[in-house]
Parts: sequence; structure tokens; C-alpha cells
Amino acid sequence: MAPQKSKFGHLPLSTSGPVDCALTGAALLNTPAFNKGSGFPEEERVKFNLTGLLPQAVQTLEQQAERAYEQYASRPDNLAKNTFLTSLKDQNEVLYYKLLEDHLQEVFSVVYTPTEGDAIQRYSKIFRRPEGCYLNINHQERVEPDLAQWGNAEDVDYIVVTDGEEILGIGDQGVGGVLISVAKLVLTTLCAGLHPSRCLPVVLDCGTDNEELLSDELYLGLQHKRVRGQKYDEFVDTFVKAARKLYPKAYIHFEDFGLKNARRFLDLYRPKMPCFNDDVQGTGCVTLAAIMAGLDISGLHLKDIRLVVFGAGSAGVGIADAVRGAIATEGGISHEEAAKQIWLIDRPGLLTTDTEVSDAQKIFVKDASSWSDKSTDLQSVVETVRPNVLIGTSTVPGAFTESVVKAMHKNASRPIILPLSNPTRLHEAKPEDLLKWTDGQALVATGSPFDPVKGPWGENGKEVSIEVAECNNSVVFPGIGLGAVLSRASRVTDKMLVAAVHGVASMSPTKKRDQKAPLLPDVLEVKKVSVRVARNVIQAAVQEGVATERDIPEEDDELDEWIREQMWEPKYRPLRYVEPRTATRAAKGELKKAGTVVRDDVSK
Ligand SMILES: NC(=O)c1ccc[n+]([C@@H]2O[C@H](COP(=O)([O-])OP(=O)(O)OC[C@H]3O[C@@H](n4cnc5c(N)ncnc54)[C@H](O)[C@@H]3O)[C@@H](O)[C@H]2O)c1
Ligand SMILES: O=C(O)C[C@H](O)C(=O)O
Ligand SMILES: [Mn+2]
Repeated sequence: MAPQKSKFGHLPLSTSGPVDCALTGAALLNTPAFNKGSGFPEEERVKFNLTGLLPQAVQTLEQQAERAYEQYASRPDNLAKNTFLTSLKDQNEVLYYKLLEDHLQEVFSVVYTPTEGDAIQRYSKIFRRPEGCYLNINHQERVEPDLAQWGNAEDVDYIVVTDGEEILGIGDQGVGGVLISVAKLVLTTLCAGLHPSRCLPVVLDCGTDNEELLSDELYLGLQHKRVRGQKYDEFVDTFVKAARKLYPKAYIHFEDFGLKNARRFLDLYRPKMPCFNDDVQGTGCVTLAAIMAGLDISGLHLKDIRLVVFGAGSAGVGIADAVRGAIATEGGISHEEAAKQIWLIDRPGLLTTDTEVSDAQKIFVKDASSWSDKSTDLQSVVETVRPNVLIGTSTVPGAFTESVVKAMHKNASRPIILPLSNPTRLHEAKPEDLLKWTDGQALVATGSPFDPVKGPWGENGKEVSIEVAECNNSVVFPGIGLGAVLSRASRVTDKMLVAAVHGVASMSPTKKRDQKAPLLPDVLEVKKVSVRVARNVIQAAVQEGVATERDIPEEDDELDEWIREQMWEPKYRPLRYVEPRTATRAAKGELKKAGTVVRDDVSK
């Protein structure tokens, strides 16, 4: 079959056309990026020496997905389902993504938050096969060669890296953190069509301070305390430099680094390369979009915001920064002025001029003298500052008590309340309680998925069902990554992030003026949201002069088509046999994630 030619000419990430493959027989069946199982057509079975290795029936991807789903559904609980899916991914990548796509709503929380958190906590117990790249702080000389196993300069578009120190809200998980890199990349493929063979999950193994892991003889990582200080900084820098050298076009996504490191590395690397911290920036973007949707419903504007953030860590300050920027831009005021509308609370209470704070928190501190006669705990701050937006990123379950919420509701008729701490058990409040305590008036979105809440909040006390949006950075990071990768952005600028926020906000169901609509688009809309976010991000990158890809279409419709054409989809593509002698590493299946990379197909 002749490779298809795009109307846009050569597309760097084309996902159409046949796949070069030098593997045959059992080796082919055992390579998930190429394997089709019972889906191999007759002529490929002959050409690739598969006859005798497969039962005679040739089945469609749809039939296979149906069978796989039945097997999935028969697993007793979510962790068992998660393990089943991991094995499926290891056998047949196309089938895995097809199943995920067909049952998106149901599987989202199984391959991602919260179930992935359970899989991470049990990593060394449920481990079967390695996934991703494991780098060792004690062998920094091996960082570059180890990373180099993943391909040539052109082969990697997207890297997710974690050091495992602050996974979700469950703390230090050491080497198990690799599964957050894996899960975030599953989402970039599922939600934004990044080619699965062109994504690289990395864990920087620095040891762990988690006593349970240190005393577990099955623990798979370096079994010593976390290495900190200069050696740690050098390790991160060695990784970043090696990644840049080996894969100069790749976008680097930092995930779940510890509080002291997340912001520091972002500030250090952001001016020099296309990188992104999901906990700081992704969370900031999606939460700002949710707040904007909530303001729309309550008829308020950014200038009216009075925001209390409970838990001023990576996510909390990232959100505060995003909101501060938006207030300043809209009102034409300084960032210092805008910061007066935001109050940060952490372990010591409200952050004031008397509290020890980080550089990132500094702009938000309040004058201690004006609080000297008042308590600075959450309840007192809420009573004093009368917020209309309350965010939880503290990992303290139940922190938003009935009394706090009622105090807030006294002064805000439609309080926007976003308990964002993951996984589910760490949420600052449950949506059903928030709605109960506010007579159905709270505008709620949560960090993990929740079922709709039923209550007597319709006209004349009629029972209604209120859907609760998931305010998770997963709404936005895949689209931002897609935009950055396709435009080959040399940086991720603030304007690109603001453009992403507007992309999400423009797709909020509240735009339809439904007072009971969820604040953010539904998970079933993820692909559309990603295209919209990517479009905005690409246009901003072009305006900012950081897009290095030439020939980016200008018109919205054409740009959307250009984006969609480059998104990978779970479909079987014909295999084209190439002699092992002449094959690329990808075609030989030699890359750790043996590639269905087809960079050259379109231009040949
Ligand atoms: N929904 C999302 O998209 C999203 C994104 C990022 C993080 N999160 C969640 O937010 C939580 C925090 O993540 P992070 O990356 O910011 O972690 P972090 O460690 O950087 O921040 C947590 C902050 O909460 C503070 N805190 C702890 N106990 C407190 C208490 N009793 N009172 C007040 N503050 C307290 C800590 O001192 C710290 O500053 C996690 O549960 C994480 O899963 C959610
Ligand atoms: O991983 C998630 O679900 C969101 C976020 O990045 C987190 O750390 O909680
Ligand atoms: Mn995270």
C-alpha cells in the first residue's frame, strides 16, 4: 500500500501509511508496538512467519477489543483491572488504546488517578515487567548511555520525568514513581494523540525516605535514604543535559517532584528549553479555567475574586500564580496589586510577613500587623476575608468542615469550592457534603472523579442530579504538550499557558448558561479539548516567536485539521517488511519502546 500523502505535505509526526518492520515470528508477536495478535491478516501471517503461531481466525480490532473488555470487566477490583490493562499494553499497544478509547469514562480512573496511586504504592509487590527508563543517582556516568537506548535524535517527542518524591498526595514512593510518568504518558496518547512510541517515561532513582519501602526486601529501587544537595542537583542536571543532547526536540514534563525542587527546577530550565511542570503549571491552568467558569455562573469577574488557597505547595502556589496573572491582565494592574486578592494558608496558618516563606510564596504574604489580633487558621481567615473561591491542595482530608463552608456561604451566594488533593481519600471535602451544606449552591470541582450528587435543589424542591467536574491537570496538560510538540516550541511561555486556559474555558459546559452545569468539560470531550488547547498554544507560540516548525496553517479550521492529522489513533496499520540489515532501529524493534515510527513514510 502506498503511503498516504497529507494535504499539508510532509508531516513530521504522520501516523498514516505502513509501518516498517524487520521482526518476524515470535519476536513480532512479543513486540507490543507491532503485535496485532489474532488481528494479523492472512498475507502478513505468511510474510512475517506467523502461520502456526496463531489460531486460524482473523479477527477485527473491534472483536479483539470486545473480548479484552470482557476479560477486563471480569477482574474483581480496580487495582486488578489496572494490572490487567498494564499487561495488555505489554502485549498489544493498539488494542490497549482501542479498549481505553472505547470505554474512556470507565477506564480513566483505572489507568490514572486514583487507581494508579494504588498501583504506585504497591509497585514492588505487583511488578511484572519494567516500563520506562530507570536512571541511577549513583551512576551518573551512565545517564546518557542509558537514555540513548530509546532511539535517535528524531525519535522522542515527549518525556515525563519524576524523582518520585511527592507522588500525588501520597508522598515519597521512590522508584514506584515511574508509574506516574507512565500514566501521564498514557494520557498524552489517549487524550492528545501523541505517538506512544515517541514518548519516554523516566524515573530518577535517588533513593527514598519512605521507611516502609526501605524495610521491604522486595523494594525494587535504590534501598537507601534519598540523596540530596549537590549530588542530587547534579543528577537532575545530568539528566536534563543528556535528554537535550540526545533528543533535542523533546518536550520535558516534570511531575511530582518534592516541594523544594519542583519550582526551583522549573525556574532554572524554563528559560532555556521547552519544559513544563504539571503540578505547578498544569494545575494552575485547569483550576483557573474552572474558576472562570464558576465566575461566569455567579455573574462575577476576575476583579471580584477573593481567593483562599489552603495548602500552599507546588499546586497551591501554581494556582495562585495563574489567578494572580489573570487578575492583573484583566484589570491592567500590577501583580503585587492582584496578589492582594489572594490569601495563602499552610501549616503555620495564613502566610504573613511574620511567616517563613519561599520565594514563590512571598508576593502573597499579608501584613502581620493587621492580623496580630486575629487567628490565622482556615476558619478565622474565611470569616475575616470573606472569600468567594476556596481551593484545597493540602492533602488534609476533611479540612473544609461544615463550619468553614457555611461561614464562606454566608458571604458568597455561589461559593466556588475546589477540593483538589488526590487521591480521592485526601480530598478536603466530599462534593455531597459541600452541596448539602450550601443548599446546592456551591460550585464544586474535584481533583479525582466523583459521581453526580442528587438533592432537592431544583425548582420547588425538585430532586436534581448535579454533575461534579474533575478539576485535574489531565484536562489540560495533554493539549499543552501536543501544541508544544507540533509547533516545536523552543520555550513554553506564559502566554502559551494563558492561551491554554482560554481553550479549556471556551469549552466549559457553563458556556451554555446552564446554572447546574459542571465547570469543566467532560472526560468524553478530552480529544476535542486537546485539539482546542493545542490550537491556542500553537497560535500563541507563533505570536511569541518560539514556534520553530514552519508551515503552520494560520486559519483556525485548517490548523485544527493539521493538528488532528498528526494525532496517533489506535488502528492497525499495514506492516511493510524490511531487511534487518537495512532497517532502522525502530523497524528492528530495537528501541526499548520498539517504534511504529513512520517519520519517513510520507516523504518517500
Ligand atoms: N487536581 C489536580 O490536578 C492536582 C494537581 C497537583 C496536585 N494535586 C494534589 O494537591 C495536593 C498537593 O500537591 P502538591 O504537589 O502541591 O504537594 P506539596 O507537597 O508541594 O504541597 C502541599 C502543601 O500542603 C501543605 N500542608 C500540609 N498539611 C497542611 C495543613 N495541615 N494545613 C495547611 N497546609 C498543609 C504543605 O505544607 C505543603 O505546602 C496533592 O494531594 C496532590 O495530589 C492535585
Ligand atoms: O496526577 C494527578 O491526578 C494530578 C496531579 O498531578 C497530582 O499530583 O495529584
Ligand atoms: Mn502530579
